[in-house]
Amino acid sequence: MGDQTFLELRQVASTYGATQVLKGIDLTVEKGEFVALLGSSGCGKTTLLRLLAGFVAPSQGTVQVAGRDISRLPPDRRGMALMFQSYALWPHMTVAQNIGYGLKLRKLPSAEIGAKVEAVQSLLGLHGLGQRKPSALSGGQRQRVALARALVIDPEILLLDEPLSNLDARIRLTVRHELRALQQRLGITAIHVTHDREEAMVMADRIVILNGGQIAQQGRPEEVYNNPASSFVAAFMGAENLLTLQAEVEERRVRFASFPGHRTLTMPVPAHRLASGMIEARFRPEAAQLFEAGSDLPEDGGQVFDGRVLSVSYPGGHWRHVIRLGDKEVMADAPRAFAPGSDVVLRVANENFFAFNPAA
Ligand SMILES: Nc1ncnc2c1ncn2[C@@H]1O[C@H](COP(=O)(O)OP(=O)(O)OP(=O)(O)O)[C@@H](O)[C@H]1O
Repeated sequence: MGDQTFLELRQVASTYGATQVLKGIDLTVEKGEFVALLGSSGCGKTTLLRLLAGFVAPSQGTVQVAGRDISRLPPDRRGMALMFQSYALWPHMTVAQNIGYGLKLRKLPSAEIGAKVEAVQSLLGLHGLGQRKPSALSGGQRQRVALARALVIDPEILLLDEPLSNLDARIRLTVRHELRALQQRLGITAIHVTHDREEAMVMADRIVILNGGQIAQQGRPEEVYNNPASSFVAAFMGAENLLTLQAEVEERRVRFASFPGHRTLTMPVPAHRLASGMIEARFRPEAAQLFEAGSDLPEDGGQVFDGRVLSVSYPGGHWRHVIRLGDKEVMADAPRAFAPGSDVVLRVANENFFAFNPAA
């Protein structure tokens, strides 16, 4: 990063009364980068965004843009635009008036406001809708008006607070791509808050996962997905199947103590630190392979368990099974259905079997 750094947070903390919501956040963002802040409810995502926008002051630490400390600047002098989940369009104003509102507050001449509003309307495919009221628009169009209102002030940084969560699932998929394409075309730096993993994965250059007001991990979507740094991140990235195993960590191998039905008792040590003792092993339903009991398995290693099918359903594209392994239940996907009650063998490749010591 280094020279490219545009936005930089150093040791940023934030408190509401006695509650510390953000704890020592260090984050650098490059110009033109799209960063998604991902985390479960209450982890501090919105607080971090509001702090960047200037609505919340840090209790500690600094925020810099292009090398300048903006920690104490008011919101309207930060070159940032914030777009909310609820679009908060003025119902009594037309589309054009809504879009131009920020420029009017900045006391721009009305001819200039008109030209800028016109330009951003055509950029966002809102041409011809300028005189309508928000109530006469579809959800997707309203969302674009809110985006137009954010972009018309030429922000250097666009802050997005779950802007797509009020849209229905189909429109949301289209708008994701539109928003990403526009952000890339304009070269605008964007920070996007979401709790939707897939949305973060498809839109962002980099994902920052927050947990309890701290950064749990950050990296390109595929890095975080394939190499989660902790059990929390693995679970958050979809590896929700959890087995608790006892293991001895040797120089090159992890040696598992026996777990009912677990046939493979070793795996190579992972790249991250792992200590002997209790291990949380996580894997995704789609990382599991199912075989009929007694069938020959591929000879390429991986973790192999004997299990029994408890139920099967068809969510689309594959069959999803609930499988009993020892005293645990896990989910496993397969291209065909295995009947409830049948004995199966479940295999997970070692690289998809994420092992961690439980968080202290
Ligand atoms: N004005 C406030 N006063 C006191 N506590 C607050 C205030 N705003 C937020 N909090 C608390 O701070 C924590 C973080 O809130 P924040 O809104 O940043 O979370 P979030 O990650 O955006 O969650 P969500 O996904 O549910 O919006 C929560 O525990 C919340 O209850």
